[in-house]
Amino acid sequence: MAIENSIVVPAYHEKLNIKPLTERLFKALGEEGSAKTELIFVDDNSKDGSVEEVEALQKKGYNVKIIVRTTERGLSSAVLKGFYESKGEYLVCMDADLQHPPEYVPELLARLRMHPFVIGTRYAAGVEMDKDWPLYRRVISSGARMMAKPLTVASDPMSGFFGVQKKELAKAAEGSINAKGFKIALDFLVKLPFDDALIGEQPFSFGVRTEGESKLSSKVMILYLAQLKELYVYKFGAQNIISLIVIWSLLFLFVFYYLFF
Ligand SMILES: Nc1nc2c(ncn2[C@@H]2O[C@H](COP(=O)(O)OP(=O)(O)O[C@H]3O[C@H](CO)[C@@H](O)[C@H](O)[C@@H]3O)[C@@H](O)[C@H]2O)c(=O)[nH]1
Repeated sequence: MAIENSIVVPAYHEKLNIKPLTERLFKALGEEGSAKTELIFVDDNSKDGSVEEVEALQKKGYNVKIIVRTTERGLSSAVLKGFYESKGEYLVCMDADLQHPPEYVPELLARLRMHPFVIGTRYAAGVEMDKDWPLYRRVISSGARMMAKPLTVASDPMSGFFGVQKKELAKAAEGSINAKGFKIALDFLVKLPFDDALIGEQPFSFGVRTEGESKLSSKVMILYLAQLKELYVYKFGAQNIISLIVIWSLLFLFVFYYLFF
């Protein structure tokens, strides 16, 4: 059966999550879904045995592969690499750490057949919001989300769980997608030429990371601010003084919260 769906997972030092993610994903997809789905890990040369872990899963018959990059690092560029090397028309990005529970993937894929872009959202009725996150992490997340609000109608533009149709990706101008930092979905939301009204949303409850560590760092936060500035200028124009005032006021609030709470 031809591959229709490609699930791309940026992974850095995620050996312990690879097996449970693969098993849970293909179980959730069922026999028919699994036959038309490939799973691609994009790893930045982790020295923790991730490659061997994927090879063991291949031997068990799972359609899973691992792309190892040796000269580049970064979540967003890893996702782009996986998308460009994928076979499917329906592309999904999710974290390795099971915070994006694989059981939501079949529903997201179904929505992706009706929408050019589907964002996994934690801001929907009945969804439990990041209940295990420490306060500082929630503050950073809310501040970052607030700053992106004027850019998109999506309720959770910070989400790393999303799907996009490959034909939409092909419409992006060469080199226009920011491959730095963590927030590639936000770039797609602002720069891919589909109507906001066509964006689909997939509610999901954030899972808990039990293995490995988050790679969020102050460098990632700075890259996010640089990305926001670029997107504001892209969307509203460099002369739009109001957008610059908004972004710098929000930046001030963000730094203030981060430092004092
Ligand atoms: N290849 C590669 N993968 C990376 C890199 N940095 C992080 N990753 C992978 O990207 C995924 C997300 O990284 P985490 O470090 O687990 O992210 P987080 O801090 O928990 O952030 C989460 O919350 C955000 C929402 O606020 C999400 O945007 C983000 O995707 C993630 O879910 C994980 O699978 C991780 O291994 C990198 O440099 N290279």
